[in-house]
Amino acid sequence: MSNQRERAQQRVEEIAALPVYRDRNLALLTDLYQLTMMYGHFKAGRHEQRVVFDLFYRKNPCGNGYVIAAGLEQVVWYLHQLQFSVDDLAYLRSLDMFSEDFLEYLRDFRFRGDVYAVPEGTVVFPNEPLLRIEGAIAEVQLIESALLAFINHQSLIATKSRRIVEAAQTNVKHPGSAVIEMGLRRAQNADAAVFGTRAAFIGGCVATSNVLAAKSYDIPVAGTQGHSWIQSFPTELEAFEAYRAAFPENTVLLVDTYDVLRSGVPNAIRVGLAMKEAGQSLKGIRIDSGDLAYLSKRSRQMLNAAGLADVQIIASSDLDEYTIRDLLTQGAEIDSFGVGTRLITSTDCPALGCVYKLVAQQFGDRLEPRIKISENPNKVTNPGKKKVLRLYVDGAAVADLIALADEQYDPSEPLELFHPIHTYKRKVVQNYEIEELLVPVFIGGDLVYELPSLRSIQARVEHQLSAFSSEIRRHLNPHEYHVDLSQPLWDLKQRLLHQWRRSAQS
Ligand SMILES: Nc1ncnc2c1ncn2[C@@H]1O[C@H](COP(=O)(O)OP(=O)(O)OP(=O)(O)O)[C@@H](O)[C@H]1O
Ligand SMILES: O=P(O)(O)OC[C@H]1O[C@H](OP(=O)(O)OP(=O)(O)O)[C@H](O)[C@@H]1O
Ligand SMILES: O=C(O)c1cccnc1
Repeated sequence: MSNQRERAQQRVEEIAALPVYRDRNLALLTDLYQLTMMYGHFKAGRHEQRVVFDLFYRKNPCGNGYVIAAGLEQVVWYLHQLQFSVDDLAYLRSLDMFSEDFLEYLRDFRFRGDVYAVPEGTVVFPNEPLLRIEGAIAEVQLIESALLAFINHQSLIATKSRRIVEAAQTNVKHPGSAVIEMGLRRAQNADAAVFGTRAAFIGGCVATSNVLAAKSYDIPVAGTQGHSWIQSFPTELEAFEAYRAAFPENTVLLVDTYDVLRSGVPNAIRVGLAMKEAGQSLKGIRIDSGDLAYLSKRSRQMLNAAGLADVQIIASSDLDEYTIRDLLTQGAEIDSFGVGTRLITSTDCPALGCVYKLVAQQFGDRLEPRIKISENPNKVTNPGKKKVLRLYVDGAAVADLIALADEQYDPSEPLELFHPIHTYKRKVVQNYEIEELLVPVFIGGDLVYELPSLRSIQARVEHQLSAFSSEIRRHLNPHEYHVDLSQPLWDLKQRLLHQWRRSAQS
């Protein structure tokens, strides 16, 4: 085994030991029709036929101009461990749908295909393959549903998180304004909370209240206190003092249980001054309801007037990128934001629509392109085994090119790009650099990709985004980034469309 494969293997074993993965078997996390299709292929003796599938989405979510790819770690873990247990096979037998020879085949089932994928944290666009999977049709078909679930969920939350974090970054009064993820209680259950927190960190959140996610992924953990803490003491002041006594180094006080300006902030000031006298410092207050702009401004004035200008103000209360921007345009005095529900569930855009399509199939020793035709021209697939090239000029991303896998480009030669629908729209790029977005992850079922740390994925997002113009990055009506088809791919697509038209007419 090469060093790289060894390191990749060691790393996936580390990941597999995390509480979110340990002792889990997800072989049956599939739609029944994947199993019935597998069975049909098996019975027809064609289950080993080699095919290529692409996983891609067609429309950016949340009105954004791009998606941040996430979820590959979960894909790698899943393919690495994929195996039917004795129990799984007994269940499938009990359905009375499958023959014993097929169940026997499932008993020895392992993923033996090739996977190429964009690394997590990559900025991606509609129609670009985020994963390309090649292997025996039965294997590649079984894994569709789980792969889509992992990539759709985490890419969506990473993208939503990025929007929220960028809204917070427009804070001119408090540059460096951070977002803390607090969504566990509102997530669509435990996996969505942990993997959602992971994705939120990829998008740029700085910390989380979710302890399991923090431990699993080495994310800074943070928190204040709930209203129940305050309510459980005879008075708000006693609650604040008790919290300070327990956490003198990290005292953040929740000030909205009774009345922010008449009770919460005055009591926090009492505690803050006492701490100052004792050589300690009150770290912050949290406002969780009411008019956050008005209350934060008034609180800031009161704290400053008391000589507590260093005490930070944290706001929470059903926040998202829109409310955060609006609060900041109202001059809110907020240092950081706690965001739960609308981040972890991506409330206003709750699903990303990645699909998984057959693009090539082996006949004899020839890999033949396959196309899916649709009434809707946007839904006609790009056929063939492909790669995605990002073209940079002077460090700026100028276009992506979806090309056939065996095409070669010489960046010292000018390259003419054209719009895949409005083909008269053309531009020539010169002196460009190429980044090939799809990297090998599994080859013949062997893991060859060393999973990166979450922090390096978060850093990749920053680095990737810095290559895109503000027009593409903006949140409202962003420019459409150029994603073009290479001439050979475009020609192939047209040829297949014409072939289909001729055969449909005859
Ligand atoms: N100044 C502001 N401008 C715009 N939106 C605001 C402002 N202040 C708060 N909001 C938002 O308005 C909504 C307020 O919701 P709502 O009135 O239901 O609850 P609340 O004030 O938090 O009270 P409670 O939590 O007790 O129900 C939240 O989404 C909050 O983020
Ligand atoms: O508003 P979100 O963006 O979803 O952020 C998380 C919310 O969860 C908590 O409220 P909750 O009323 O559940 O509990 P609490 O009594 O501890 O505030 C917290 O105070 C936030 O308001
Ligand atoms: O620590 C907090 O302030 C917190 C944690 C979870 C949900 N809401 C708030």
